[in-house]
Parts: sequence; structure tokens; C-alpha cells
Amino acid sequence: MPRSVAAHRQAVAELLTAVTARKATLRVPLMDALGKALAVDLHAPLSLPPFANSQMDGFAVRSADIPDGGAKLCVAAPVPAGAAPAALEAGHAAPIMTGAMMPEGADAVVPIEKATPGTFPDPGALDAEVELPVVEPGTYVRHPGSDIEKGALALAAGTVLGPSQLGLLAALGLGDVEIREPLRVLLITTGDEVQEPGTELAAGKIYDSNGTLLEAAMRQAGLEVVRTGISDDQPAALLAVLQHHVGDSDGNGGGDNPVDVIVTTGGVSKGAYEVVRLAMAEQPVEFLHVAMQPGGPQGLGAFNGIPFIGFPGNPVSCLVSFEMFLRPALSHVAGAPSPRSVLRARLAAPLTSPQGKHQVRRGTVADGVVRMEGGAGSHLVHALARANALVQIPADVTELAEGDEVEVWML
Ligand SMILES: Nc1nc2c(c(=O)[nH]1)N[C@H]1C(S)=C(S)[C@@H](COP(=O)(O)OP(=O)(O)OC[C@H]3O[C@@H](n4cnc5c(N)ncnc54)[C@H](O)[C@@H]3O)O[C@H]1N2
Ligand code: MOO
Repeated sequence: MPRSVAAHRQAVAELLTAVTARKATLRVPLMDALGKALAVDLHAPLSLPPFANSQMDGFAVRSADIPDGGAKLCVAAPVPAGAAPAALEAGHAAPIMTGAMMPEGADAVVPIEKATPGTFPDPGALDAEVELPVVEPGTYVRHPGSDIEKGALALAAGTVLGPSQLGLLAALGLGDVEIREPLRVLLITTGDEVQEPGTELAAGKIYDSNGTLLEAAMRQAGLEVVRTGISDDQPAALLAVLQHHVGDSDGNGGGDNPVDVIVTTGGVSKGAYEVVRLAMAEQPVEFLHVAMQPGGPQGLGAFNGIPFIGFPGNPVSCLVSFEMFLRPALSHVAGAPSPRSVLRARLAAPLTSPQGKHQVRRGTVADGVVRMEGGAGSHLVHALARANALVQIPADVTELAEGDEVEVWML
């Protein structure tokens, strides 16, 4: 009896719980925190904006100086961005640039387009005057703390740090940040037929797409990845690679920066040379079938005490396995990455799906409608590259009509 998708996801999460529990926190430069989870609640060390500043290029004024019909004011010394200006005298208007600090006493900005003349006087010009229309106090002034007050919670522990979050930390003046230490994954692709990209393709061989596909997916999910190169179909060779990186069953060897999880691709189904199955024969690893297509055959357990996950060899099966099991399990137990956004979309065309298998098709979602990219085959990497979503067809659904709603996970 195949295992359900939910049960296998749960099993992967359980496998990772112990690993994530023993990970420490780490202080890293902002850019190294991209995609990682914030370890602690982070409070703003300063207000944003830090001081009142102008939202427009124009004139900083005391609004009380300008009656309903407008007024002619003396032009004060200009205030460029970055300067700390002198206080604004009554009856004066100071040329001010976007982002520049408001002079003390000024409470509004009139944009240059509304001034007469509509250009700034030369900085050296003496006795210049400008005519300005009436303006409400506060107009085009960005008040200190209007975005966030000093001391307020800027980001909560567990927040996944993307570009916007890291941009906020930079705006708050932080050069580094404390993150949850990322999991280190040992990624091994297998197969006698598989060859490194960038080499000349021999007869009967194909290029290794799984390694790049999964390493990219893992890095994007905030994982550290250790690649070993391709392992051939000799179990002894795969065991040697594993032992080199992980150490032996007594915990000897494996280097001083151990990996937390091992992920392999290929060699888990029913062929005559299933290298991963054979190499794991002495280990507590279960090879099973999940009621899902693609990504049915799966391996799960431990190699010399290190959690082990064996994905099937087909490239689309690898990515679907990662998205359906490893990514959600990591979101659940490690807080990063964020779960995929889940939407509902209407089918552009009818489709059929095998009874008893949760099918994950690849599609393009636009304007609430999803169009399939390629067929169900798990070798279709070109179609995968066109898709922006995984289309989820539950195990008990065998037929859907055009316009029927399905769940889609945005990639
Ligand atoms: N008799 C059966 N045969 C198969 C079954 C089954 O239930 N009974 N399951 C099929 C399904 S579903 C899948 S998925 C695959 C899984 O096979 P393995 O995990 O053992 O993977 P391989 O046989 O090594 O490779 C499958 C396929 O993927 C290609 N491949 C492998 N590695 C890479 C790589 N790094 N980059 C690109 N492509 C790769 C490989 O050449 C094969 O075409 O088994 C089915 N068979
Ligand atoms: O499960 Mo396989 O992954 O369908 O191609």
C-alpha cells in the first residue's frame, strides 16, 4: 500500500526535527542572510525616517507665512540632501531637495512646480524672492518614526529574510544579523549514464540536470549545499563518497564541518542496478512508494546516523519531491523557507489523472487560469522550465473539466 503525500511529508519533517533542534544561531553579514530565518526578535535601533525630511524638491516654508491667496517669500540658503540646515526664519522659503532634513520651524514643502518662478534661483543669488501658494501644515513632510518608531518590533524571530527584509535591516543601519544556522546538505547525484554538463556527451549518456536543479532549489530555500560530483552505479563507489563526507559507522572521519542531511537522486526504484538501494542495504533506510506522480519511489532513513533522503532519478520527480516533501518540512521544523503561496485557479483545458495517485502537474498561472506545461512525464525539463506553478490534483480525482478549480503552488 503506497504511503500518502501527507504521511511522507510528516515522516520527512520528523527526520529533520532532531537536526534542526541542535542547530545554533549565527551572526552573518546581511547578504549572507538572504533566504535564512531570523533567529531573534529584532527591534528598531532608530526611527525611520530618522528625522523630518522633504518628500519633494521644492521650498520648505512655515505654512502660517502663506495666506489663502499665496505670498511672496525671501529665498533662504538651499538645503541639499545630507545637510543639517539652519532654522528657517519667518517670511523665508528654503529651497529643499527630496530627502533633505527639514529646517527647524518649517512645517510644509511646496513643490518647485507650484512656485513662481518654477526654477530654483542660482545658489549665489542675493535677495531672491519666490511666490508660493497656500499650503497645509505637514504637506510633503515625511515625519520621523512614521514608518517605524525606535524600539518597535521591526521583524519577528523566524521571519525569512528576503530582499525587502534585508533592505529594512540596512535602512536601520545594521551591518549583520543573527540567523538560524542553515542546514548543510550533502547532495549526490547517481547513475552510470549521467555526465557533468560542459563535457562532451558520450553515446548512451545524458547530462546531470538533477544536481544543478536541486542545488539551486536548496540554495534558494536557504540551505547550504555540499556537492560531491556524480557517483556511478557501483554501490562501493557511492559508499566511499558517503563515508568520505559523513564518516564511518563509529563516527570516525567525515571532516570537521559535518553535513546534517544527505540527499541522493536516482537508484531507488525497481531496476537491476539500483545503486542507492544497494548501498543502503546495511542501513536503516526504507524504500517505499508514495501515492504521488511524479516522485513516487522514495528512500528515507539514516546513513551512519545522518538523516538520509533518496529522491527518484527523473529531474521533474526530483524537483516535485523537493517541493512536496523537503521544502514544506523545512518550513515546518526550521522556519525557513516560507511555504509556497497557494492559490486556486481555473483549468484552461480538461485533464485526466490516475486513480489513487496525487498528481503534480506543471503549469502556468495567469489571470486566475492555469494552463498545463507539457504532459505528466517526469523527464520533461523543458516544460518544467516554462512553468510558474505546481498544479495539485488530489489522489481521488480522475477527471476535471475546463473551468474547474484546482490548487496551485506558485514556484
Ligand atoms: N519497473 C519499474 N520501473 C520504474 C518504476 C517502477 O515502479 N517500476 N518507477 C518509475 C518511476 S515513477 C521513476 S521516478 C523512476 C525512478 O527511478 P530511480 O530513482 O531508480 O532513478 P534512475 O532509474 O536512476 O533514473 C530514472 C530516470 O532519471 C534519469 N536520471 C537519473 N539521474 C539523473 C540526473 N542526475 N540528471 C538527469 N536525469 C537523470 C535516468 O536517466 C532515468 O531516465 O523509475 C521508473 N521505473
Ligand atoms: O514517480 Mo516517477 O517520479 O513518476 O517519474
